[in-house]
This record gives sequence, structure tokens and C-alpha cells, in this order.
Amino acid sequence: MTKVKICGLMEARHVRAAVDAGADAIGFVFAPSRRQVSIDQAARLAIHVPSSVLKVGVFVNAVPTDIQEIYEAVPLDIVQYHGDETPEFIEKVGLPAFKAFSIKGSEDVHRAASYNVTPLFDAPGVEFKGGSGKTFNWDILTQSGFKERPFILAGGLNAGNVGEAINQVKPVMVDVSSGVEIEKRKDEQLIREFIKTVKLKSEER
Ligand SMILES: O=C(O)c1ccccc1NCC(=O)[C@H](O)[C@H](O)COP(=O)(O)O
Repeated sequence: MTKVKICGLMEARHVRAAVDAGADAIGFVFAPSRRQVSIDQAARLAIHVPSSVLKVGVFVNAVPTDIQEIYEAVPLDIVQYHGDETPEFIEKVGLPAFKAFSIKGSEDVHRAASYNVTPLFDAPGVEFKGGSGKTFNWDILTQSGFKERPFILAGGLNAGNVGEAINQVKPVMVDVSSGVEIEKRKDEQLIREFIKTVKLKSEER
């Protein structure tokens, strides 16, 4: 069963829509972004999330004390490193983690092998480090033969292409932000459609 993460949530009704539709994880962005939330905002949103749904905090080159403070205050279940964090840095922070890699070539996929956490393969950022709504060439993943561990696929996914992505790339989880937005704001119907599509596709496999 391919899991689903809905990222960049900022409003309670969107969190509820994701949870009610069966999201496995939801993401709050604490890095510079038009989707950035404060600790208080995320803590208020987290109230709507049952313990069965992972609360993921997205960080870009943040300092360990800030990450630890936010992890406890919200509280979060997973830290998603979306910057230039090294394996040593992630070990030092010592929290459950995903590490994002911007995929331009196979060498970016292979960098994941030196990290001890679940990789998230994403398109390179445009304005910010992530959440660009752009896809990357999935052939890079399939041709790289990356088999070290399960991985998450992100980057420009939407209800129209996620089925093909799951077929081709076989990720353990898919992650979406822009693809469930209309005019840069999350949309409940698109959130439901995305999650439903992933679940239907998973049942077929
Ligand atoms: O979403 C952001 O604005 C963001 C900003 C800075 C770093 C990471 C960010 N998002 C991380 C995510 O997990 C997104 O879901 C992922 O990049 C895919 O985004 P999209 O292509 O828009 O679906």
C-alpha cells in the first residue's frame, strides 16, 4: 500500500480534509516559504491530527536547538530535512527523519546511500527549496537502481499523474503540495481526489 503525505498545510479545514480522506502523514513547513507556519500555528493545527497520522516538520538548514524545540512543542513525529544537512548533522540531532534530495541526475539519487534515514526524492526547488510543483525525470530513479531502502516520491505530483508515478517508480510514500492547491491555496476536493487516487492505485498493485 503506497502511503500519502499532504504537505504545506496551513489551515484546520485542510488538515481535517487530509485526515478524513485517509492521509498517512501531513507536513508543516517551518522553512522560508509562502507555506511557512509558526510554532503556535502548527501546534493548533496538530490538534486535528490523530496519533495514527504522522506529523512531519519540514526544515531547511535549521539549527538543532530550533528543530528540537519545534519537534517537542508542536509536537512532531518526523523531521524532514530539505536543505544541505549532512548525515552527521542528522545523526547529531537524533530525531526520526526523512531527507530530501533534489534530483537532477543519478548522482543525486546515490547521495542518499550515505544517509541512515528515509530518502525523499524531489524536483529541484524554484523559489524555495521545495514545493515547486515541478516534476523531475522519474527515469533517473528507475535507471539508478536505488535499492538501499524504501523511499518517498515528491515533486509535481497530482491526481492526474500519481498513478503513473506509483507504477513506474514504486515509492513507499508519495508527497504532494502544489498539486492539491488552487491559486496557491490548498483545496479540500483536490486533497480528497489525490488521496483517493493513491489508494485506488495501491489496491490494483
Ligand atoms: O512546500 C514548500 O513550500 C517547501 C519550502 C521549502 C522546503 C520544502 C518545501 N516543501 C517540501 C515538501 O515536502 C513538498 O511537498 C515537496 O517539495 C513537493 O512539492 P510539490 O512539487 O509542490 O508537490
